[in-house]
Amino acid sequence: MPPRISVPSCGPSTAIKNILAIGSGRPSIRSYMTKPMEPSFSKGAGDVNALRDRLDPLLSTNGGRWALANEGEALERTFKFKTFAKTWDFMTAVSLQCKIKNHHPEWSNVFNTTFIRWTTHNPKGLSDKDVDLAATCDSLAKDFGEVEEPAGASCEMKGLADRVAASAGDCCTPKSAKQ
Ligand SMILES: C[C@H](O)[C@H](O)[C@H]1CNC2=NC(N)=NC(=O)C2=N1
Repeated sequence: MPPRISVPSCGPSTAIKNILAIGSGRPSIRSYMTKPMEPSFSKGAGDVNALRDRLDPLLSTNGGRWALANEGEALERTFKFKTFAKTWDFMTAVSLQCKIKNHHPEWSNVFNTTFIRWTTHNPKGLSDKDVDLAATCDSLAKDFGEVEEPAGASCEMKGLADRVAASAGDCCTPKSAKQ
């Protein structure tokens, strides 16, 4: 199986940067043939093999719509709908699932596009809740009439979620551990 070129959705791709490195004496051919990112499951994620079986169909490398991010500790994807109202209804439906599962996304919304990142903050990594809620998002997106597949998450949408995640309060360290 030829190694896959990883092309991040934001900024110059690794492949371009390394091709530009040719002639600089740096090992470029081998370095741009990078192996795909592997999931990094959080401690206590249970049966990792079973979780991996539930995760794989969701990944864009297997025909799904989600991409691994943050060194495999997160799943992220963009959703687009016909109107702001449908987008908001979708986010409302997702938020109800968050309440039920007690698990919160890192997400951003501009008009009819919503970027969602699922990652577990404590313990850090990808958990069963992230995988299950990603699958739930796919199902809800169908219910609310998701439109064409946007070409990867835009830098702006990811950046918005990153800035909010960085400035948000600590949602996830149990109170007892904070004392
Ligand atoms: C105490 C409460 O169960 C925890 O804070 C939950 C809440 N929601 C959460 N959401 C996410 N994404 N990660 C967490 O670690 C997490 N922890």
